[in-house]
Amino acid sequence: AEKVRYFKWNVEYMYGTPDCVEHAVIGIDGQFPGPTIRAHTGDILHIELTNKLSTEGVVIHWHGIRQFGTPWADGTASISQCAINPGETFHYRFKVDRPGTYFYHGHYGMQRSAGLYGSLIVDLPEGQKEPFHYDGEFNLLLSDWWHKSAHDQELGLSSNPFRWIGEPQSLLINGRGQFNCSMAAGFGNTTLPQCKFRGNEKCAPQILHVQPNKTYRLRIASSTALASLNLAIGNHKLVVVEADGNYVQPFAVDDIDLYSGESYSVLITTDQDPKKNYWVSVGVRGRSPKTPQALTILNYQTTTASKLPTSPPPITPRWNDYARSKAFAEKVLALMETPQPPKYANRRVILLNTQNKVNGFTKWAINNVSLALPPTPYLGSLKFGLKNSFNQEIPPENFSPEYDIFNPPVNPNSKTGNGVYMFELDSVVDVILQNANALDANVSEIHPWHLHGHDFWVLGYGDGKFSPEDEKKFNLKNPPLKNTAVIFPYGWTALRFKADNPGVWAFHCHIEPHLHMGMGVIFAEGVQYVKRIPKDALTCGLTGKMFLNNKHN
Ligand SMILES: O=C1O[C@H]([C@@H](O)CO)C(O)=C1O
Repeated sequence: AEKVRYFKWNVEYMYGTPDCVEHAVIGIDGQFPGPTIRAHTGDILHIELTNKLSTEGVVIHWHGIRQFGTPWADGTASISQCAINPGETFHYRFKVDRPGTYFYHGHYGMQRSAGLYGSLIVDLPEGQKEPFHYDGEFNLLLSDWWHKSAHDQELGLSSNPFRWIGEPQSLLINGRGQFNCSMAAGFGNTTLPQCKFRGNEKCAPQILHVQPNKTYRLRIASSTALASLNLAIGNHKLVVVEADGNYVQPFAVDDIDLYSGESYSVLITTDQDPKKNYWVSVGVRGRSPKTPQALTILNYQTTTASKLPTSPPPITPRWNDYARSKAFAEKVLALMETPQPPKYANRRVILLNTQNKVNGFTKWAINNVSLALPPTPYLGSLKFGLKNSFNQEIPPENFSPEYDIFNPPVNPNSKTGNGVYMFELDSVVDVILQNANALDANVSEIHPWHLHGHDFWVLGYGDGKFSPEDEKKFNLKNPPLKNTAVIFPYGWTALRFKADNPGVWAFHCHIEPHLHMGMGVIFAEGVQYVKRIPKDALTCGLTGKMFLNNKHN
């Protein structure tokens, strides 16, 4: 039977000490990170969300949940709904139709960076078993943390001259990090003093207590604003079994890469010396790291939890060893029963990612258009045919074949825009994400792209400029189904998805400052079939005015 799980949440600023330094954080009902939601496949989640931030709007996106039939509950400001005003309440009501490791986070301004996130775990329907065995599980939500407020970060990004947010001060595991001290001070690679926790401090690491000779499932998700991460556990192999809510062909590794917006489940077997403890380490990859590793301890309960491991924490692989990153990404393949992609696509969209200038402001652009979100949510604009609420010009499907992806743009000037890529309902779409050089010479960055409302098959990764010949190398046999996939520096990534979910969906770089700088596009399909959009989702902009006029008619 369909079960409704009901939550009544207040979103508010509060003082916290995420990395032992006091700072304002966005919490939910006094908790940071927000409460973990745990549900069964097929349940309805009903979150009655009240905005207690006194001077700013809020929305929450349920990352990885496809929102079939409820596109207004996707939680994207200006896209699926109006931001919820201070004091107002919005009801998110949607079905979780697939088991997996997910999370939720703010999707307005830089509120993810301010700490608005939490875990969302969906279990199999009652009585069903996973295709792998485990005796216990842990849930690790990873994030990055700045001592500069999200508002200050946003101001810097929107200023001329541009001020970049810089690298995070700390990495957090379940909202806990240590800025002033190190868990591994005795091991040489830090000048910080040893952390001395009694255990009840809000920034003390959450110790993972295990029994010897058991198997544990670690559910790991990254809601970082910026950092690409690598997680390792000393002396223990990680067997990857799930990615972004889909089962994968199990494979064993010493460490996993995790880009913002991704989630993985890994199995570990506690088959090491039970008289010792082991490090769990999380470090930065993909950008020159200036942030210490996040650390916690895997504690065999046959020994005391306060005993430090005997060897140093695992070393995070070199940040720019992209060959290694690609090798990991290419190991992620679908488990046998996963649906295969359609053999052909009806349409191919090629999206060039460039860093640009718009009137002197630093931006990111897709095919030379930097996304500027309109005040009226697209879902309402398209449903009610409000043609003045955004730019009706169809955004470009491609870029000039002469564009040199290996060098800074010859003409860095770009424009803002907010047009929509419209897909025929149920058509098959290929997206080729093409990376390029940024504004500075010899710089091309990692960008993890996240699609709302769908999973996509990752058909392949390639170096350099995509050519139609590369299509022959697409993996149509066992490509993984994911909702987030990375483009490597100077490379391309090919994705395929079925536009089978009526609604309007964001597709964007999951690095929050990059989205803020325009690195995203809007996809829409079958909006005429969307029925009964709650008015509360659209009481702003031109839809708000429309409701007012209708009332007086
Ligand atoms: O968007 C970005 O801006 C900076 C840099 O390119 C300019 O300061 C950076 O590292 C980004 O990822």
